[in-house]
Amino acid sequence: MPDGCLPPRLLNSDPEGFAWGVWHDRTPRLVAGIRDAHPYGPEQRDALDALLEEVASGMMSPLPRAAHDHDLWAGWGRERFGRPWAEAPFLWSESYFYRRLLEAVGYFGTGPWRGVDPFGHLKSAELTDPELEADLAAPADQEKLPAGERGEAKLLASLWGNRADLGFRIGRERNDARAEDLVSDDRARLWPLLGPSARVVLVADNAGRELLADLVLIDHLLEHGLAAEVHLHLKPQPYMVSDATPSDLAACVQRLASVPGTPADIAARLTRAAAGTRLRVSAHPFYCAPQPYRDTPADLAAEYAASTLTLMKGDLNYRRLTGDRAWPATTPFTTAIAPFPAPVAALRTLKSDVLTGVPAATLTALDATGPAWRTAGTHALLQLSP
Ligand SMILES: O=P(O)(O)OC[C@@]1(O)O[C@H](CO)[C@@H](O)[C@@H]1O
Repeated sequence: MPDGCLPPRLLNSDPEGFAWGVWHDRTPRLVAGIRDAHPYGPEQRDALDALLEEVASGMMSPLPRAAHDHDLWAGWGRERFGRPWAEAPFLWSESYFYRRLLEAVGYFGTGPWRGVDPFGHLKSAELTDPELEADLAAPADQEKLPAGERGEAKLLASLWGNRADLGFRIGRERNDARAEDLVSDDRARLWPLLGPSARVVLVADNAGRELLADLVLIDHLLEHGLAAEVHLHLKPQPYMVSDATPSDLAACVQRLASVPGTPADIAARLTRAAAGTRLRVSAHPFYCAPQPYRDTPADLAAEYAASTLTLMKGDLNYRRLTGDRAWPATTPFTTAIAPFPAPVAALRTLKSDVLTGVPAATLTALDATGPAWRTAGTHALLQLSP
């Protein structure tokens, strides 16, 4: 679909929109939490305060001249800098906020906070949370299922693992009691794509719980003749609170390895696979860029094109696939996403406004329950294109 025919981008300025709560509620809480959790000096504290103030009521300013990626963002932000945050598209400005947050805490600087993940305390708390024991026990339970059901159980665990998102939990209670509903489900078309020579890309979303379930799924694909190789794509730097970086992958594999039995066996197999060519890990800079997949750089597009299937995890990847635009929710997923060079499946719990590919009858029934189902993470989808 040509650019001019696309529906409007979702903006920060809509008081009814999901973005409104992100900027007015979640972001101040997030920044306060980061401030409280670190012994930062006045420089980092002042910078965090200034960022929050700028976001709340000010004009968007560029990165400092000395930033390694100043020029890159200056190009991307040409139409945005000097204008209010409130007027910006949600997708673009949220990405830039996380880049600015790293700047404020000196993540790329030369001081003591260089390379220190500002969300690290949240991620490590999740890996040591006693509640994680149930997730660590799941792989052994899944192995007890009939052979034909194991893959399905692991795929669903990976999909629902997306609900366990630390950024999403800020300001909310976890609520596991709600019924789990798939509003759009292409699972039956997904499995036939896989086989002993398949090359699968899994574009990860969150560290901790979600990544743990993703790793169990990857191990299953490699061990059961469903993929010859899996390429695991991670974020190159801390992003959107809990998004998985290579350090988070290392921590997750170590956590698996610390539980004797099935989890430790999975960790050992994945470590062996990564030492060879069957599991390849990468972290392309585009994964922290503010653009939709419509603007995928050629090298990454070539990787997708060479794959049998790309599994895109999570809400943010869904927003980037669909351009974070106001699509009527019945728009077919394939129509809404940018032309993708090979089969792609979105595995997402619904945590923001954009939505496509939902049958009209499902929409009517769910809308009658109120608007929360669209953004509360209680519902999910698995959509495959083409
Ligand atoms: O991509 P994820 O982890 O599934 O979800 C990230 C998220 O919860 O955070 C952002 C709002 O701050 C939105 O992209 C989305 O709702």
